[in-house]
Amino acid sequence: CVLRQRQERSALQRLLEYLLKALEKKDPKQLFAWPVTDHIAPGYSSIISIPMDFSTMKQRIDNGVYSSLSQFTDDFKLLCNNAMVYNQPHTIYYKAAKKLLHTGVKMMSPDKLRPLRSVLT
Ligand SMILES: CC(=O)c1cc(-c2ccccn2)c2ncccn12
Repeated sequence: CVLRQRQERSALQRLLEYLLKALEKKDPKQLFAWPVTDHIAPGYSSIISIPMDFSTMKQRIDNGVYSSLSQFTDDFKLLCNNAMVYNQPHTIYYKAAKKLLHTGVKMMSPDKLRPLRSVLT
């Protein structure tokens, strides 16, 4: 079999890998690590039309699906909003998603990313 050559990663892929790791650190209970199943969340697939989780975002980075930072942040916001749609406000999932959303948006703001430009390009 042909060994899968270690593909060169683009500057964007390196930036997104860095951001994803930082976001995953904000989810120590790994509530957002994997796709939510109807088994653990009854009726989830009929309530949430476009599911998203960190493992899917990792796959999209590795497969070169994201061609901009905003596509990555859109998936991150989707991940958080899904949890705030399916779960009631008093639940740990809703509260964790709300906190994660605010932290993530702040972390990926232009003034926070500008200093990274040099080290990641
Ligand atoms: C993200 C989310 O909505 C979620 C993650 C989980 C979850 C995540 C890891 C282990 C167990 N449950 C969950 N369980 C019930 C209802 C909703 N959720």
